[in-house]
Amino acid sequence: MTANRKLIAGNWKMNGLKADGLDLASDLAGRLKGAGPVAFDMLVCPPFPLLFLVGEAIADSPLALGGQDCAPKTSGAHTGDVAPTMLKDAGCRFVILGHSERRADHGESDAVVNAKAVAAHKEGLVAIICVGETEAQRDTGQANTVVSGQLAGSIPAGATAGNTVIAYEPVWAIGTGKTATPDDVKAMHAHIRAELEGKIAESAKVRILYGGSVKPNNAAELMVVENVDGALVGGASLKADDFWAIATACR
Ligand SMILES: O=C(CO)COP(=O)(O)O
Repeated sequence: MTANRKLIAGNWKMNGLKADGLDLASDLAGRLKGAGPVAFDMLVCPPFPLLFLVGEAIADSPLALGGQDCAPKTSGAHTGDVAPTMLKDAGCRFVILGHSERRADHGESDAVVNAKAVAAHKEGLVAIICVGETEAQRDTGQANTVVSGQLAGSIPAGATAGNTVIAYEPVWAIGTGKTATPDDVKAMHAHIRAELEGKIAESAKVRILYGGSVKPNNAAELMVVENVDGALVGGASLKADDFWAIATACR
């Protein structure tokens, strides 16, 4: 099987004001432009208020822009929501959906994530659909079943290798400094790959990212694991040096 091109995605979460957000994105865009051919695609997902500014700052670089969520509708009376059309307008090509923090903080179900992915696809956005088990679920041997259920419920009809990316983010590894071992990651990514077969055409080409305490010191060992097609990075994506070190660990 030919390896998929890696995607290194930075999820800034609820971090970053105008000045530091612009500095971070411009710094990364500059490094990417100056680097020549690289073995990865790079993406930053800033908070909504920074999207237009960051989008303008990186417009002439290969650095891609994404949102951290979107509404399942195109427009209308939905106070506080942001439509996929608006993300597109700001220069986004990607949107993260169903992050465990959204599932926990906002009660997002698989059905909601599915509807959001449909809306995102309609606008031509690539949906990065997040799945992952809690520590209790892993400890009781339910990790595979939980992830299978999330995939079955969250991936919409019409998903393709071109418009959908899966991010496996074990909840217990997010922001905790605990990382899944390469063996755990290998097993879960193989499980996800098998689950995608039959659900998505050309399933081998769907990029499956790992997320959860990815840092410069563990990126190299994680990025060589079979079926790991990149990383979804939280904390370490807020420092240009760290995020760049993670990306350049890809071969
Ligand atoms: O949730 C994550 C990315 O979406 C991972 O966050 P950390 O890299 O901070 O663990």
